[in-house]
Amino acid sequence: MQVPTNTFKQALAQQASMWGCWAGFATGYATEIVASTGFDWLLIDGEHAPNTLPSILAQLQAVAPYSTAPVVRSVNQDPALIKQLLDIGAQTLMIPMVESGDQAAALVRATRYPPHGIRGVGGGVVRATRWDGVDDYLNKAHESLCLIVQVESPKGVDQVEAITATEGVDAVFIGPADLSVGMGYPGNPTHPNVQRAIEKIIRTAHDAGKPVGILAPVEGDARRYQKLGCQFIAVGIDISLLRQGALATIGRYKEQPAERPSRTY
Ligand SMILES: O=C(O)C(=O)C[C@H](O)[C@@H](O)CO
Repeated sequence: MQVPTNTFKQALAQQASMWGCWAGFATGYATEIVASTGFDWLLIDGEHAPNTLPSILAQLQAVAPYSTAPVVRSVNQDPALIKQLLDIGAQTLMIPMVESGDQAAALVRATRYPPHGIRGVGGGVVRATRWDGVDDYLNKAHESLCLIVQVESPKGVDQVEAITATEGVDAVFIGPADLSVGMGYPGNPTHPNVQRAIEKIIRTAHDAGKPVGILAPVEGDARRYQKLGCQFIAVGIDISLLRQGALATIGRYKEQPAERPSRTY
């Protein structure tokens, strides 16, 4: 068998616009529901959702029959964790808080076998190789892997040229919540200074030929970022969708104090 096609990477290369959903419930059951609804991609959040390696694996297995492409976000930049995520079959990784070209290069190495990197060989023990059923996985794996680095801090914005120029970085994802907090505007990603930083990231990534994604659950923000050239935008968060739906439903029957609208996600 061949290495499974990474449809997310393929769509990026075709410059297709992709709408995504954050999956934060950390269960295969909930993430499968998201995958069944038509989003082009979904983010299995290993950074902030209560995920473990087995729960991420269960979600990858649950969404495999659907056309929604899974992206897995790691909690940190540890190459040992990256190895495990790749071994369970994650093909597209999002890595938080990348702040230098050196960090970006180290992440690329973590995804590559020697001599191009430091990834250890899982061989027949791991799902990535379909337990050794994939032909020539060791030489072909990198073709199907997609590395997304998050730029979401003032330092990352300063270093965005070096980060986006790094060979092997496939795409950049902007974290507006962390960026706005880091810049001193907590809960206000639409502050003009934050927006200027976001535009700088988009421009610089495009100059380097790298596609850009962003989280934008507010529709007006998502449409604006699309016009600015963002190619993959997470326009929903499953947890928020449930909560908003629940509030709206109970609100039709009981009077409750209105909640302050939030952009902090
Ligand atoms: O900084 C951001 O924005 C992100 O990276 C997303 C957040 O981690 C999170 O708030 C998504 O719910």
